[in-house]
Order: sequence, then structure tokens, then C-alpha cells
Amino acid sequence: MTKQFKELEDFLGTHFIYTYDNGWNYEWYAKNDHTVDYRIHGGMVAGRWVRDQEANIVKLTDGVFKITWTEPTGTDVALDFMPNENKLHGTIFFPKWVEEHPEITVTYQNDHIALMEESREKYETYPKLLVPEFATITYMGDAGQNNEDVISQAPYEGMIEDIQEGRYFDENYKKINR
Ligand SMILES: C=Cc1ccc(O)cc1
Repeated sequence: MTKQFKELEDFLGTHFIYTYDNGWNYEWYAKNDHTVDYRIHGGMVAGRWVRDQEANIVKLTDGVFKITWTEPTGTDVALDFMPNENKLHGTIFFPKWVEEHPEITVTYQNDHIALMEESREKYETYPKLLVPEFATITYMGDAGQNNEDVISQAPYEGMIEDIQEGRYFDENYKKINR
């Protein structure tokens, strides 16, 4: 994808894969102007995936977009995308309990919201673990807004390669069933 991003409309509907400088691999989709989906392929909570997370999404200046949200786990996230430079900066604010029990969050969160909310009360919040990192975008796809096929199954070994090498989505950005 070689498009130039300028307005929020250019950004919404885009599907990204990127690697943080600490080696963590993430996949993230700007589903619409207030919703994000994502899948985590590497790092402290690899295997976690989430759909329909409400988020604040704004254009900061031409081609630069800021996304912020707070999760049922108590984790807060701020992402600054510079897609024209294939870069972003992400800051994740993990509550202490996620650092100590990451396995509780490694699931399809949408089916376990009550468990996340119970865990954030049961375990400790502070001190939080701050993870501020730049990332390099390795894949961008024009999925269109509200495409439920983009993030619709758990991450698996080789999924990133399947997506990047064109085996995962058809020409209409629908998941190829296998
Ligand atoms: C904790 C979620 C999360 C999702 C995407 C990203 O780049 C960082 C954190």
C-alpha cells in the first residue's frame, strides 16, 4: 500500500502490522472513528485479541493520528501513528496485576470482560508498568471501515506471514476460509 495519508478519513479503515523496538509484534485496525480491534502476536501478552474497543481517534496534523483508550483490564494505551513514515509511537500503561498475571489477559477479551473487571479489583494496580516504544510498520492494508473480517480469529504462528504474503484476505478484504 503506497497511499499518502492526510485526513482522518484516509486513516480510518486501515489495517496495520508493526513491530515495536522492544520486539513486540502487534496488529491493529482503525475500525471506525471511535472503535479499534487488535491482535497481539509477540511480547508480554502475546495471544491476546480484542474487538470493538472504544477509543478516541483524532488527527493531530496532516498524516499524524493519535488514538487513546482505557481497557477493562485497567490498561491505558496511547498510540501516535505516522503512517507516511511507516512509524508510530505507542505508550502502554499496564496495571501491576497485568505485569504479574499476563496469562489472565491472554484470551479473546470480548468473551471475558467480567473476568478482566474482577481481576482489576482483586489484584494490585500500582506501580504501573510504563512501556513507551517506537514501532516500525511492516504492513498496511485498506480494509475499509467496519470490516468484521479483519480481526476475527485468534492469532496463530504464521498468521502475520499469511497476511503479508496475500494468503489471508481476498481482493475485497474478506478472510479467505481455509
Ligand atoms: C494493549 C493494547 C495495545 C494495542 C495496540 C498497541 O499498539 C499497543 C497496545
